[in-house]
Amino acid sequence: MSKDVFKSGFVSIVGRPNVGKSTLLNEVIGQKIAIMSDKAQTTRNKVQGVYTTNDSQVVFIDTPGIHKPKHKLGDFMIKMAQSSLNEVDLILFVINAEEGYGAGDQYIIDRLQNVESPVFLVINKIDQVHPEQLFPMINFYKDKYSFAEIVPISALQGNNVNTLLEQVVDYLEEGPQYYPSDHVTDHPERFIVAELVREKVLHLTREEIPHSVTVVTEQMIKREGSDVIDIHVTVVVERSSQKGIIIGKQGKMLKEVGKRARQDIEALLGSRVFMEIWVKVVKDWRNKPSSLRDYGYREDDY
Ligand SMILES: Nc1nc2c(ncn2[C@@H]2O[C@H](COP(=O)(O)OP(=O)(O)OP(=O)(O)O)[C@@H](O)[C@H]2O)c(=O)[nH]1
Repeated sequence: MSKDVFKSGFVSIVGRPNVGKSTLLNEVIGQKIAIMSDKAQTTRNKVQGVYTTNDSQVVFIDTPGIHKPKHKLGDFMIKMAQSSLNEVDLILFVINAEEGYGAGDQYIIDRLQNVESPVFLVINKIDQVHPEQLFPMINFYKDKYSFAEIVPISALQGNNVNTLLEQVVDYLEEGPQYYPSDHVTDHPERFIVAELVREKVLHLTREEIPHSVTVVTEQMIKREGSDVIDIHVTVVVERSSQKGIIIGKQGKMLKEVGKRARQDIEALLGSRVFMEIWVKVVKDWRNKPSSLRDYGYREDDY
């Protein structure tokens, strides 16, 4: 394959508690998101981590609903979990090589039955078992579901994790780099900041603009030695004519958006804010449901 093809996609890691999902994610993304491991699964399709190389970007997103809930799951939630699974490009179903097949695994396999995206079975903690134990396990799982790939790894020791990543990228299609290379995860404030900017754009524009706009907070960094927070936001539109409208004559419209958003954001964060807003044209961003959601389009949230 030619090296100039950039591949990207959205991947969900599912599995019973304690199988090593967070360890795997941390191993893939690096130390920077270690604090994410104790976060509650409250947000739908939250970005857990972004893995970027020169020719690919894998966005790991959280898919609540697939993890067996403690309360009774209503039809609606099941449907939602199902649809969010269909919106990712690939699913990693992680199991613990040390543990036998359980009700939790069955629950997840049931949820995967109508999923069209490829599903990898990731057998984790292979450092704890004899290689010979793997073959019967693989055969057992092969009968349970038609996995696209079965990859044994040790997330803790990093064994075979690179191979897993290579295989993931193999399955992804050509696509854009959704996030800047230094973006490894989301903080809730990032979403709110983006929403505030989007709100101002909606207030100040008309007609076809509102539905064609999405906003991404690229960077939020506290300036060293001062109380200023530097924020870099990108407003994404579908066509260059829309870009022109949002920038306005001599940048007037964008200035106004920035001014109004900054006031709200300063109140939200309790800090002074220095904000840079860029406008970018991404053709067809609305056609990919997963990118849609990650760009902050919330109409279908539940
Ligand atoms: N020996 C061994 N232990 C591992 C491996 N991967 C994870 N662990 C350990 O398994 C435990 C659970 O790992 P987590 O990454 O927190 O598991 P999780 O699936 O994210 O758990 P939940 O957040 O509860 O869903 C931790 O003590 C890890 O150190 C591995 O490859 N080998």
